[in-house]
Amino acid sequence: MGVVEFEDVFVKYETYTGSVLALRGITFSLGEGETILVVGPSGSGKTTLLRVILGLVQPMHGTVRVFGMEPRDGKTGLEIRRRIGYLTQEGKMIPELTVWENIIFYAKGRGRKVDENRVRELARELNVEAVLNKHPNQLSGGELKRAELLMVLSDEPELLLLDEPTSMLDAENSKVVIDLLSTFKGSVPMIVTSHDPRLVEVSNRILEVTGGVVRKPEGTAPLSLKDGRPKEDDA
Ligand SMILES: Nc1ncnc2c1ncn2[C@@H]1O[C@H](COP(=O)(O)OP(=O)(O)OP(=O)(O)O)[C@@H](O)[C@H]1O
Repeated sequence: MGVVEFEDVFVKYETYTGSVLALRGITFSLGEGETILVVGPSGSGKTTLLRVILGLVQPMHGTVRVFGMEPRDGKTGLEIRRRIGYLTQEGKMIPELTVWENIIFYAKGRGRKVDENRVRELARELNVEAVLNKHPNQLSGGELKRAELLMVLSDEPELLLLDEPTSMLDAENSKVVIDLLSTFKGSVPMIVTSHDPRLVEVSNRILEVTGGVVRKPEGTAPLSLKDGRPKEDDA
């Protein structure tokens, strides 16, 4: 059994101007200790795929299992979210709290504990030790991104969903993040969405999503990217 299993998943959003079919028959599974890099153009359904795993969006068709459970009802969704570290594109720190207070509050809300020494070690590795006592609005975009990642990693989640973890970061800090994520590779399963080809380093497989569809069948996804796109000879 995979940590995450999708079988023919369709997602439709209803809007005032009509409906959008964001996922159209997605099938894949994420095994223990595996990292999948999800690539694809803007609007292709990458974030939606993460939100389905979290139970924040319900499929109109198909089956989803996360840790063997279906994230359908509220209680199961909560249990699943408690076990997942989710890095959002927009961030979720509370402005009135410092970074450190956010980390404690976040873990408490999930009924999980924080090992202070471990958090300080991660903060050092992410180069954000100096901002722990600052408020989110006192940080640069890159510092905030790394602080958000620190919060998500701080209570030792069983699955990581990272939406664009290197966006807003310069080359040096992208490397800091990629090096840190490499240390989790193999021990914590991850799904990472990105346009950044350097994230291939932390992934075992690539899922290319285009218009809500996986471009290549599961198992044959290319393992390398060139200019953010799969290499031609792999495609
Ligand atoms: N809450 C929503 N209501 C209506 N439509 C939505 C909603 N969220 C996403 N969509 C639409 O669903 C499609 C997939 O969006 P999604 O955010 O999953 O794409 P993405 O691949 O993550 O994009 P990006 O790379 O820009 O973050 C897009 O057409 C988007 O406009």
